[in-house]
Amino acid sequence: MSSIFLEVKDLAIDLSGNQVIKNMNFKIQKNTLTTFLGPSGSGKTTVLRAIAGLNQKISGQILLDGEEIQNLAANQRNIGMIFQSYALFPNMSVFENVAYGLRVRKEADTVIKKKVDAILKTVNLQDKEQSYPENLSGGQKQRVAIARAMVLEPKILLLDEPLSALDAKIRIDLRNQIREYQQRLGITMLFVTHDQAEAMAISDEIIVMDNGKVQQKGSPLEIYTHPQNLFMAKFIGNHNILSAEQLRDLGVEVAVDNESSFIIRPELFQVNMPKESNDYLAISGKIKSVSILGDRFEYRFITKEGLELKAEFLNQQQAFTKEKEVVFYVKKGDIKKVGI
Ligand SMILES: Nc1ncnc2c1ncn2[C@@H]1O[C@H](COP(=O)(O)OP(=O)(O)OP(=O)(O)O)[C@@H](O)[C@H]1O
Repeated sequence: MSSIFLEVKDLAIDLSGNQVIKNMNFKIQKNTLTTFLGPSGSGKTTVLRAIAGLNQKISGQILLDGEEIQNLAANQRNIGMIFQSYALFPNMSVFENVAYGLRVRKEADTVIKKKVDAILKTVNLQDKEQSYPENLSGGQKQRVAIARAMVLEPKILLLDEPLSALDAKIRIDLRNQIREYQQRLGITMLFVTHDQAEAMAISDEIIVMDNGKVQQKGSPLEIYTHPQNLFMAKFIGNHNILSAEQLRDLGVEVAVDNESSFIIRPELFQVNMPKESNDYLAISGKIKSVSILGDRFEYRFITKEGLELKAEFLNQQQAFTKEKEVVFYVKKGDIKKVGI
């Protein structure tokens, strides 16, 4: 059973007269991986630094494992932090880099040896313990940084864009490894990224931020399938966004108001006429462009009412060429209303 482990209440942060964080509230369960996802400048790093105790001044309350920590010094909080730049000591071996915090804590040599060996095995670097950082790849350096933080068994591990400096393939490998360590060792992690796919792939919960505020918090699937406002619909996925008036033009009876929009996920269109055709909206149009997204095709099409929409189909299904006249079907119940 999970339980609330980190709680942030009414957090507000002002940096050089700029209100960067505006009254944020959220809770995180123990032994889960939560991601802060948001555009550049939305305040992700600022919140992480506040939890770690690296901001000068904040208002609000931060509770970790039942204890108020906002007035504690950073080194009193028992929190680990990992940055994009690995911040390893260049003049120390891998073993000594990982052992560093344990030596500061004055642990016995035998304990240090045992703990460092075990954690290097976890990150699969046991054969590199005598190497120096300059002889490691980017991915290996970041695994040393992760091992160095994990060996201290912090209450929570904060990771600020830890994969940004790595190549695409290594990024994916390492994000999966981080998720595996988190689950295997039962660590509570808070992970900052601006990469949607990364957040979706590894998180138990995602907190989407914009402009210093939480826009939505939920599981990756909830965030993707039920964006709760227009910002979310634009930021997550590749939704078609329509006004009430545009939807009426397509033949759906909705009240026109200026407070709502409607979204249709491109992958929910169907090519063949469904059996229960009354439950579906048929949209006729002409293909404007075709993009291959690997496993899928994305078709942009212009409806006969003059709207441009996107539909996605797996590429083993029927392919359409530019200018082709088409009819695509979408279940009326899959057209979702979102507030502004
Ligand atoms: N020392 C500072 N003084 C004034 N404003 C600051 C300071 N540091 C950051 N900011 C502002 O605070 C806002 C949030 O910055 P923050 O670094 O937390 O965003 P972020 O979401 O982590 O962005 P990124 O993904 O680009 O790292 C930005 O608008 C930034 O310009």
